[in-house]
Amino acid sequence: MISVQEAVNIIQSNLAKPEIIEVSFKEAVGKVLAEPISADRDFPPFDRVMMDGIAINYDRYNSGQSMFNVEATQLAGAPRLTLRQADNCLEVMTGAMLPKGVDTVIRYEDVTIVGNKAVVNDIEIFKGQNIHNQGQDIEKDHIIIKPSTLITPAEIGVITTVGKEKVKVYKPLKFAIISTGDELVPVEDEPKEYQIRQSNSHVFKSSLDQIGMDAQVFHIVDDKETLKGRIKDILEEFDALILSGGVSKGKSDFVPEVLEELGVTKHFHRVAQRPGKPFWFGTVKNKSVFALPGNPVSTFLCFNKYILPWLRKSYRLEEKIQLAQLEEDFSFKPDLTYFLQVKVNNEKGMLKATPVKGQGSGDLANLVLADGFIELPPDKYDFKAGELFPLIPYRRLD
Ligand SMILES: Nc1nc2c(c(=O)[nH]1)N[C@H]1C(S)=C(S)[C@@H](COP(=O)(O)OP(=O)(O)OC[C@H]3O[C@@H](n4cnc5c(N)ncnc54)[C@H](O)[C@@H]3O)O[C@H]1N2
Ligand code: MOO
Ligand SMILES: [Mg+2]
Repeated sequence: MISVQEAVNIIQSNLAKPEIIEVSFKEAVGKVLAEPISADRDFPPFDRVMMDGIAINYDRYNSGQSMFNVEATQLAGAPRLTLRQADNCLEVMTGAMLPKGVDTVIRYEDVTIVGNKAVVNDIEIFKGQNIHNQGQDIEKDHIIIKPSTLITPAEIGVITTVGKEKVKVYKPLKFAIISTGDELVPVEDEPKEYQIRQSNSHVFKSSLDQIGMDAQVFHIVDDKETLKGRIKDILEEFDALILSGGVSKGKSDFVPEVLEELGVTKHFHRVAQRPGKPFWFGTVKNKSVFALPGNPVSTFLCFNKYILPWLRKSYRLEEKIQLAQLEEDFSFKPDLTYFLQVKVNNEKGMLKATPVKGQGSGDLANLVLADGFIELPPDKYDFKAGELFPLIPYRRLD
């Protein structure tokens, strides 16, 4: 049996290598950028008027002039005008180019316009006010978004502004999600008394959908030959496999032997942890095969602790480790890493973790009461309120 850290290291030394593809910016949200995005021109591309009002020559104002004749109007989306006479002004609109010959914009609220004449109210005016200067935000050719950034709507703003109709992204991996077990029936069925509805696959599928992966769900009964035949075909077609169930010591737990017979190299079976001890991991032709223990909490923990970080690392995304402070004393005797379910409260930036005791790894209802797991190391029995531990959150913590 290996430690949690050894399991993490083994999994992360077998990263997936997603291909680079080009997609329309319309399909890019949720994908990971595979090229730098740089400014095709200055940001902003011209001296941009920031307020609707008038534009003047500040020196005139400074030398005592407060009334200006309006020469013309500079609209947004129109070519740049030039002030003909230095003691006149132009009306200017937000988003327009600052006309030539003017250097200061005064809001309509701060002037009184009667007919063709604008009089500046008795307020303080600063040279260059209300102008967003060309290149002030970012200069042409400067890299604005680095590769390996997760594309969110904020990145779409930049991608479209610089005219990238198509962007290079890492292709989503094709996951096969395989549940095993004769006791499992589809969600829409009424289970007999010895059956339950299948849930693990839907948990994986919805998690993977959320992060833009391509996932297909399969169910296979507890028959060794059937398992072998179906998994053989699935291995051909998919980039990564996540199985649940059938990895422990039961009479129908065929998954590890079937995988090995199909040529999947076993890297480990069993990790010194609770829940999720019977976790099995192997690879074949650079495809990772995660065979997770069937109990819903074990499966959920393994997915969040091992698979999501492996995926983020495969996509070269940064991994942030968060620590949470235990709110109550807690004891766990066995010599295993214990993943304790916790409710997390953010108190002025400090994450406080209160244990949510459930009925063990079959108690999936308890998952909805908690926000994550904290990782309690195996070398201690007693964990004290106030101590900090790594947090594996599965919800957004606001
Ligand atoms: N003699 C031993 N028995 C068990 C051990 C052990 O060390 N020695 N380990 C226990 C631990 S820990 C776990 S976890 C489970 C793991 O079992 P399997 O991976 O073999 O999973 P199954 O036997 O197929 O199912 C376990 C449990 O989970 C339910 N399940 C399975 N798949 C799903 C699914 N897709 N959706 C919802 N629920 C699912 C299944 O009905 C079982 O109740 O083994 C212990 N036994
Ligand atoms: O992994 Mo098992 O979940 O400890 O029941
Ligand atoms: Mg079993």
